[in-house]
Amino acid sequence: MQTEGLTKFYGERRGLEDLDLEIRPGEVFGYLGPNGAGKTTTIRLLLDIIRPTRGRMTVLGGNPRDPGLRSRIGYLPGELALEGRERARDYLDFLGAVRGGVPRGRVETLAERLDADLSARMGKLSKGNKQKVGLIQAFMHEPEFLILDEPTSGLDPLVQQEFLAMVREVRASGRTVLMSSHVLAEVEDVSDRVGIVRGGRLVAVEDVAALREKAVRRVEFHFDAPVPRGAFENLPGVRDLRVEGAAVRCVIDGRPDALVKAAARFTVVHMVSAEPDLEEIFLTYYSEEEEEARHARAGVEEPA
Ligand SMILES: Nc1ncnc2c1ncn2[C@@H]1O[C@H](COP(=O)(O)OP(=O)(O)OP(=O)(O)O)[C@@H](O)[C@H]1O
Repeated sequence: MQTEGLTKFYGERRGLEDLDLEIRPGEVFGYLGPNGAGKTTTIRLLLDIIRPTRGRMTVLGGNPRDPGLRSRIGYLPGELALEGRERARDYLDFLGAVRGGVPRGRVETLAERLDADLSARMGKLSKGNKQKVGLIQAFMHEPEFLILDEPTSGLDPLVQQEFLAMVREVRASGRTVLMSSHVLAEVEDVSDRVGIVRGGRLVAVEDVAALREKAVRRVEFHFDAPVPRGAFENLPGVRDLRVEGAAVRCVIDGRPDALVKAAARFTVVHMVSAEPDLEEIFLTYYSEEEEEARHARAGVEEPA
């Protein structure tokens, strides 16, 4: 999937502007941004539910307007409208038939994995069960490209884990996933890359591995005897250093290599490393963007 200058205005209102994005075959791409960032707009454009103001895109190598593409894509909308007296199982059977036949066993297996109740009438499904039915219909025809708008919303933690396992299986079979979220933690474990969108603009695209490397970690070393502060000063990537007797505490930006090598010269009895706080980095992107916007506005207001 590729977009170039993809732009959507709703009248005067910016939905998405100048999106240049490539999602590579076989990757899981996490599409992140706060409410109103433009995630749903992007997804609807890719599915030809809405049409761009300008810009170009290809999906699975083709034009989103090609009706033949639809059956090769699995789509979970952000707001699922599942109504009526029909039972969930009958609805899924119907959709399966429309998509050229889906073995019933596959629907049942997915329902079991997600612990979904398919016997309930659609209009009576709980929010969580609606989301599960939405996921089943997105996965059941084993599409080449899964586009999932906020897939984890309304799922309890165990079901979320199962869903993430399903996403990993899709990747293992060489298929592609785009999933949106406003919480990094929900997508970071399965995503190869994440794109961060805000105010209708793509702010950053990052490898999750690179993001982790950039992440801030708090580290503590405890030694069998007091250590000299000098041994830990001015190490690359180390800040907020505190040396108190036999304990060294600091924050690492990026690789812990230099610190580990410095510590290795003494006898380490205990070590603590807190999980990297990716959410902190994620928020940095947001605030940088705000900062830039403020500067841009200030620039405009400056007298000539
Ligand atoms: N049909 C519409 N008419 C007018 N404005 C719209 C419409 N749909 C979206 N917008 C506006 O476009 C911007 C992007 O919205 P979009 O729904 O794509 O964001 P989102 O990132 O998906 O957010 P959310 O997490 O809330 O769904 C917002 O300012 C929104 O108000």
